[in-house]
Amino acid sequence: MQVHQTAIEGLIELTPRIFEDERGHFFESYNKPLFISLGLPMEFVQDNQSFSVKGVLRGLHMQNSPFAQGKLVRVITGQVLDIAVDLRPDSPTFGQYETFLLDAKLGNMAYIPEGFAHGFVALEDSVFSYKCTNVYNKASESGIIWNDPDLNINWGINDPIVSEKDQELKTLREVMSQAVV
Ligand SMILES: Cc1cn([C@H]2C[C@H](O)[C@@H](COP(=O)(O)OP(=O)(O)O[C@H]3O[C@@H](C)C(=O)[C@@H](O)[C@H]3O)O2)c(=O)[nH]c1=O
Repeated sequence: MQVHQTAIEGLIELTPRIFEDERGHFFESYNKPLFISLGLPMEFVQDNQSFSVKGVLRGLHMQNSPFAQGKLVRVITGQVLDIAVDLRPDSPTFGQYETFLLDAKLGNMAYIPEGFAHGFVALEDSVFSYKCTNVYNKASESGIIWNDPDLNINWGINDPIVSEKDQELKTLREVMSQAVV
């Protein structure tokens, strides 16, 4: 497994070794001892899978404490542009984001720690799969609008398909001003 630490502390890309033979291929998609050796959380309690047609954008999502989630994300078929925004209040990279081109053919994954808003856009019809360190809790759901003018994320696509719920998300500025009041 190749491990790439991004410019944002704790945000990591993992690329597995793929073994190919006449039957097809094999790779390890999760290895607990490796996570322990990297100092990453290794206890995942929920696995999720979604399918998105090309052009769908999901995000930017997070859950608030005490239901904050770390996520190990990857694509099973297709390709997505995955985005993680650092919203950890004490982080020197607060408000910065990282982009991952997740591709089923590479099997590459991103580990997104607690305290990040996360989203992706499907560049092809894609099955997205992820492990979470905490369970789903509707009341703890939070998020930031995908086209937040301050974050100014380059999604690489015009007019994505966005759910009504996600279209109603607030900007980071609005969320932060509400938190202060
Ligand atoms: C996320 C989630 C949703 N649901 C339900 C709620 C809803 O009726 C339906 C669809 O939910 P959503 O529209 O929120 O699904 P989706 O937009 O795919 O939400 C996901 O987006 C990506 C970007 C993330 O980072 C994830 O953590 C998660 O928030 O599934 C669960 O039952 N359990 C879950 O863990």
